[in-house]
Amino acid sequence: MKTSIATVCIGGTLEAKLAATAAAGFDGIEVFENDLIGSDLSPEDIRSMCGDLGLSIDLYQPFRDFEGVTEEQLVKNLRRAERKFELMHRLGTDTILVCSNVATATDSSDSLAVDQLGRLGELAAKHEVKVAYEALAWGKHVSRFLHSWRIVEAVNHANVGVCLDSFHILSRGDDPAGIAAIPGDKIFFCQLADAPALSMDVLSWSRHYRLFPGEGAWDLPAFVSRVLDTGYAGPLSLEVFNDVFRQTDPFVTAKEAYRSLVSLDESVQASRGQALGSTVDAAGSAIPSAPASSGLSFIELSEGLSHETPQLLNALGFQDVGLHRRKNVSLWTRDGVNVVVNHDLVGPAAIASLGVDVPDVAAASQRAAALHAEVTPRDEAGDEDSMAGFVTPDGTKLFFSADKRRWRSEFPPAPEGDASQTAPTRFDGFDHIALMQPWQRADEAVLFYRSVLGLSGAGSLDVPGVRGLVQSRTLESPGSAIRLALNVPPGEPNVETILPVHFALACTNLVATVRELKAAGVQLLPIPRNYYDDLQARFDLTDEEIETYQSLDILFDRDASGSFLQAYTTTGGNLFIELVERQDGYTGYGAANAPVRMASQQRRTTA
Ligand SMILES: O=C(O)c1ccc(O)c(O)c1
Ligand SMILES: [Mg+2]
Repeated sequence: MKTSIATVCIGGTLEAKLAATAAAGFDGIEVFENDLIGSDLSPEDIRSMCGDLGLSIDLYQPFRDFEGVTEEQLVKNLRRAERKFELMHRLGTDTILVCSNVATATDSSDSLAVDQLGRLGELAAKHEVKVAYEALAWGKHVSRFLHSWRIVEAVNHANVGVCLDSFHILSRGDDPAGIAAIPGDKIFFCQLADAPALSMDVLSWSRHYRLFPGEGAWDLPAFVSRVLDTGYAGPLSLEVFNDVFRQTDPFVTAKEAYRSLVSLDESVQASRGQALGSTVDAAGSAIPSAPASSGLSFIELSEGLSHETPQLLNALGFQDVGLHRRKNVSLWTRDGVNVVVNHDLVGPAAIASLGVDVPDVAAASQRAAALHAEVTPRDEAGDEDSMAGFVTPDGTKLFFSADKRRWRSEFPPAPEGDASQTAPTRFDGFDHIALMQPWQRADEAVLFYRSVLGLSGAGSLDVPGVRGLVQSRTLESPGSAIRLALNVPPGEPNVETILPVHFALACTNLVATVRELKAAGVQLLPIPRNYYDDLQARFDLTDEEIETYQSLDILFDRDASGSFLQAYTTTGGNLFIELVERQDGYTGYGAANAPVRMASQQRRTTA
């Protein structure tokens, strides 16, 4: 796969864009006209700079509002095109993208567009360049890819082909299966973008909200597969207009972009079941597949401003087994569930890291590095477990480890045997970890967890909170050993807001567990009577069940996948812990209950 990216995707000066693109490992670029016009580099400078960086210039774009115009306008348009063809020679690129007319077309007939694009083809042939005609989703007369193909087919000129852009095709709801109608050698270019599922006008959606493949809601592997089926062998190029990415450090965005393409390539190969050779990184080395993780062997939290982390763990029956032999962190454990409390991390409670059990640390680490994950070394000495550490876009660290016993032995042994092994109140591991996302990095985080850890899912849900909608995207590993809920809080958090932090423990029997906790004097988040009246209206639960749940402050949900029970500790500082029981393979997260939980938490903080 030849990789390319439009300069419009990333921020900074043109020099910075080029340097960042090359550093990330791309093979080529699309020069976006505004980036060239606004640069003081000459086309020859740009060409030689790209040459030095090992980047090819695969496309010059866009050329706007060419076809369907009056003869007088066409003469002007051809003159304008000729200037651009000359410029392309100076740049050293042979393909120009011509988008369907959005403004100046006065005639909707295909025959006129065919005739005029044919004349452009003649001029292009004279200048030895190629024209890739792209249907913009908001084109005045041509807005669908099959329409652009019918025109190009009728033009029947060697120098005129189509450009397929996943955004324009998928945003209009067109079936990519239709691409099969186009011979591969008439597809002159292929642009890729993902997008969130939004209902808005296609122009705004395209100009502000495009995402890199793997970040949004679309099936890009299926799209690319259709394109490759035609025999297309040109670059797969990212064209992502996104306000946030353009305001981010170009080196960060370029790496994210590259990660999206490598991961896409991997999915395409998997979906085609073809041994096209395994996916390789920029240096040509094979990238190991996503680790088959058996789950989180620990999570690490800061202590919190007033020791709320140890207090809550204590309330839930975790034992403090003591300090690490060398570090100021202590291990709390119950039923084999491990939480490390870091006493050196100051400030509000936070989930600092996730310990990910993997079968092969070297392979998981090689994959993360190939996907440009930022390395963070673990503080290790002597014979301590050697973990590989990486920082995620939301700041949480991942530590890959293959042998729980090794790092466990760095802490004192548990003071007494694990008595609750078979008790009905046993914890069954972490159900999920909620990770608060800075909104600027949330899309990148989805791609990161999908690609580096091989998680899937990430359908987006807006959960009504007290201060607005929380955008929540959940991801899980195959077999659900790891579940993450990535939550973007509403609005711009102000400096005084300390966001709540939580994780959820899986229970084998939540009713028994909550009874045990209440008997031990643990306070759970109170749930109002109105909630239980509503529950009775929505589900056919018996009076007895409702009574039990109400007396224990347990929330309930049921959908086609199964039933779900959940309860929450009260919040200490900014930390609370959720307890859940999944019945019959329930796959959700009780989203319908989240507003009730948030309202109750809000009442307690303002009371
Ligand atoms: O938004 C636009 O104008 C625009 C320009 C060029 C493209 O390739 C495209 O997909 C959109
Ligand atoms: Mg495009």
